[in-house]
Amino acid sequence: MMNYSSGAPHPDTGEGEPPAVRAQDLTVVRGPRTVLRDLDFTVPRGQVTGLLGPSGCGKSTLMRAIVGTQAKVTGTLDVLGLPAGHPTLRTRIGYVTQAPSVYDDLTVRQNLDYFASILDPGLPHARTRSRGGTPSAADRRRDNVTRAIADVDLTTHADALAGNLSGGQRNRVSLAVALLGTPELLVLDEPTVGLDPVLRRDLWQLFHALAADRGASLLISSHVMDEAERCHRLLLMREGEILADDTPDALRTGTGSDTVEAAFLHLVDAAAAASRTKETSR
Ligand SMILES: Nc1ncnc2c1ncn2[C@@H]1O[C@H](COP(=O)(O)OP(=O)(O)OP(=O)(O)O)[C@@H](O)[C@H]1O
Repeated sequence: MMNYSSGAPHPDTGEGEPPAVRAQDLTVVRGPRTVLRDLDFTVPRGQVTGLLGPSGCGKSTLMRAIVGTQAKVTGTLDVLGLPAGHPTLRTRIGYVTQAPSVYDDLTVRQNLDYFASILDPGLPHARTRSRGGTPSAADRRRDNVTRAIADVDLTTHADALAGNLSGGQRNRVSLAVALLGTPELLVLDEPTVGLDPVLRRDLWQLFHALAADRGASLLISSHVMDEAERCHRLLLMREGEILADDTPDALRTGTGSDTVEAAFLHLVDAAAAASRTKETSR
């Protein structure tokens, strides 16, 4: 299958800090199937990269490999310059799965407090702000929790039980947990599924603000092609392979398409034609 590129320089091909993610010959086997095959790509720092492709193409598997929770991964997969799964990456990556991982019998704030205390346990006796103005662990945690709840627009629901929230609100509690440690890389698996258009717009604004203001790198999966238009860069996947790794503009221009969706379909057809030609020439 072709791996489309406009030939425009990739933002991470220069010198300096390593990209957020770099994969070479990345292959993942699940059960009897090779789910990802020989992937080569990079995810740049400080940008929003969309991981787009139809259901079942391997997006979640790729994300699991990046955060280090996927077995049977071969090839090279470096994250923030370290091998995926390296213990020091745990606090540097925020990961939100498709299934919200929150405790239903705790309030939003209690959920966040719980995860904050795991991330930043501090010292048991350091409960008050020190005289020098350096925040104690408890102050830091409270500030981080309040900020993360505000980031996902749940301040008015901070004291509601998570079990009483809607599906979209519970997703946002999971996202708030991922934002607690101000991670350098955020890996978000379909974070906008089930959200209304206003919330979807607000979340995309938050994603861009995280990249622009905090320098975070974001890898966001979706199978909704209009979300592709909101990304700085795109990885377009199909059947376990990367069809394209480029900017939305370059994809549209390079394929003579008006939308990323049309560009994707163009690339799918081109790949199918190339594989038919290969078959008949055997
Ligand atoms: N535990 C498993 N064992 C074997 N195969 C699996 C397992 N989980 C997923 N797969 C297969 O791996 C492939 C990729 O699945 P994955 O969940 O990564 O796709 P996806 O693109 O994230 O799909 P969706 O958008 O529907 O979430 C699918 O064909 C799926 O059937």
